[in-house]
Amino acid sequence: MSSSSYEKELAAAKKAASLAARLCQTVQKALLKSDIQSKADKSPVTVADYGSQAIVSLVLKMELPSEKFSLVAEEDSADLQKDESQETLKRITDLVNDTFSSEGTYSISVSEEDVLAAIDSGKSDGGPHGRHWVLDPIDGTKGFVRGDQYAIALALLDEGRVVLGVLACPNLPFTSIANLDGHSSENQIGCLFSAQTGCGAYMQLLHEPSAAKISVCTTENPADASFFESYEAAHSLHDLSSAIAKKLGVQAPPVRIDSQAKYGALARGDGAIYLRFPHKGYREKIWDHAAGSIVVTEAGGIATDAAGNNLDFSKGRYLDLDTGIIVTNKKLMPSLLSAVQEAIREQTQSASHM
Ligand SMILES: Nc1ncnc2c1ncn2[C@@H]1O[C@H](COP(=O)(O)OS(=O)(=O)O)[C@@H](OP(=O)(O)O)[C@H]1O
Ligand SMILES: [Mg+2]
Ligand SMILES: [Mg+2]
Ligand SMILES: [Mg+2]
Repeated sequence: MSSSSYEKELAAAKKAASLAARLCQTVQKALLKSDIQSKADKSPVTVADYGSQAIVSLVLKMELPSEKFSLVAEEDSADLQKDESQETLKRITDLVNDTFSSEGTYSISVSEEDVLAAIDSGKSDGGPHGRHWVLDPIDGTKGFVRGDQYAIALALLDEGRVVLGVLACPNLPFTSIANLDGHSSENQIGCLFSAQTGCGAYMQLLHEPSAAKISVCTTENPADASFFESYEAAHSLHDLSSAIAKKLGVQAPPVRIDSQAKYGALARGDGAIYLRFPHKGYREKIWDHAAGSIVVTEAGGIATDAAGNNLDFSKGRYLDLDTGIIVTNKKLMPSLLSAVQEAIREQTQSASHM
């Protein structure tokens, strides 16, 4: 396979994610309480999650008209079809149309039915055969609602492998967030990360044209490494991460930021480790990791589960993995992996003695 075979798809993905980011930026600026709904599983969803998913789906179809279209995406329109959601659906449709007309590339106007259909074209199950787009229209919805980090995460699977990925992170400072605790006095905010298999990883200012190659931090010394983890304690066991960090000799406190912005920040070397250990029973979805993992691996890093297995995106909408996800550079991975396994063993032993 030629390494440049996804050029057209990557360009389409960057356009789609950037346009979706514009919609999200508009909504975050004027976030109204009524824009946030609870899904059946009690997780939040906003008009921007739906609008972003509709935009990405519409743009990919317009940009790649000759390709068979399959999309595995987080949201569906079931809640929007309810009577009480008429106002919300109208607001989403207006946001989608306003975004298209303000940006100017596409002179189209979509109906409420078009928006519902675009959202529901994300119902594919993915799998090991053919090509499937994988989309998280807003990853880190809780961060988005708080005014913090979030990402529009889009990837392409080909025969079960992630072959390209794009992460739009509208609130991520363009310069390193290391030692800044997530805050920056720098006025350039908003990053677009992109990667194609075999071609490296790149970053550019969101909505600007020129991209530069990025790479992970190559430190071998855990004392110099800092680590990322979920902002939300409900999403990852912070105690386990801190036990692992202590074993490794990591000195710096954890950097907690929302969403796959963690993968982007790691890919450009802001920190060296990302640890993620969901509570028992939680099943990871492919759209929470597909784009982030290729951005990191093309930047020279590795992402595995807690047993050291590569992440397998070919199993459908879920990742089927052992215990958690760990990400770092190639030199640190062996010692990280043993610290992780030792800490997990100790945790299991102490639980069985309780
Ligand atoms: N219980 C539990 N455990 C683990 N992960 C969960 C859990 N619940 C939700 N999620 C998923 O986490 C996604 C948000 O990613 P992060 O955990 O990186 O964000 S955060 O730092 O906690 O805000 C989030 O993605 P979005 O729904 O797209 O925001 C969820 O898919
Ligand atoms: Mg969600
Ligand atoms: Mg997500
Ligand atoms: Mg989401």
